[in-house]
Amino acid sequence: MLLFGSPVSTLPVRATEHTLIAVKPDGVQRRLVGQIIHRFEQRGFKLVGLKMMQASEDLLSEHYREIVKKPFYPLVRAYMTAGPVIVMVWEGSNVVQSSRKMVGPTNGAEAQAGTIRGDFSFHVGRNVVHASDSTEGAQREIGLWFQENELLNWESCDQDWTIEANEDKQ
Ligand SMILES: Nc1ncnc2c1ncn2[C@@H]1O[C@@H]2COP(=O)(O)O[C@H]2[C@H]1O
Repeated sequence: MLLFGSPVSTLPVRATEHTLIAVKPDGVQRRLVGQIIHRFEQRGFKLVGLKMMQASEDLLSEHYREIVKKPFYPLVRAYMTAGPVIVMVWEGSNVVQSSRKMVGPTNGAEAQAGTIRGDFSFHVGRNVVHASDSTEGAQREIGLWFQENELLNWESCDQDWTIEANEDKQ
């Protein structure tokens, strides 16, 4: 059955944007990994990279280069090295901004119910998840956490049902 009447005859043009999402050590310890992945999957974004790792202090000081001199940074470093993290790269149209909205503001106490932080956290120092804040930031962070050969370019069978083929013509 063809839901939209006629088949797509040309190769669809798809916007490819990527973002880095990390489940922080508290999210791993609290067994929230599955629920967090589920939210990005059900939104329709495509997972192109995923691994569990123990973050090193060097990697973190690069990742957090904007806050490395802040007085609270030693707490961030201790938190982020206290256990394994899950790092992921998600692909999709506008995925950076959409993910930030799904994650919610830094401080879970200010996050709306329905966001990841609003549902799973209430303290700024245990905010469960990281999401890149810009497309440039995402590129930089993906380069820090992943090797090129750890990211897979694959065709998902639901692509025609999550993104309109000719979105560039609108
Ligand atoms: N007072 C604070 N202000 C901002 N960030 C903080 C503070 N204390 C801890 N953090 C952490 O620093 C992190 C910076 O990146 P995130 O936005 O992912 O999440 C932030 C918090 O986990």
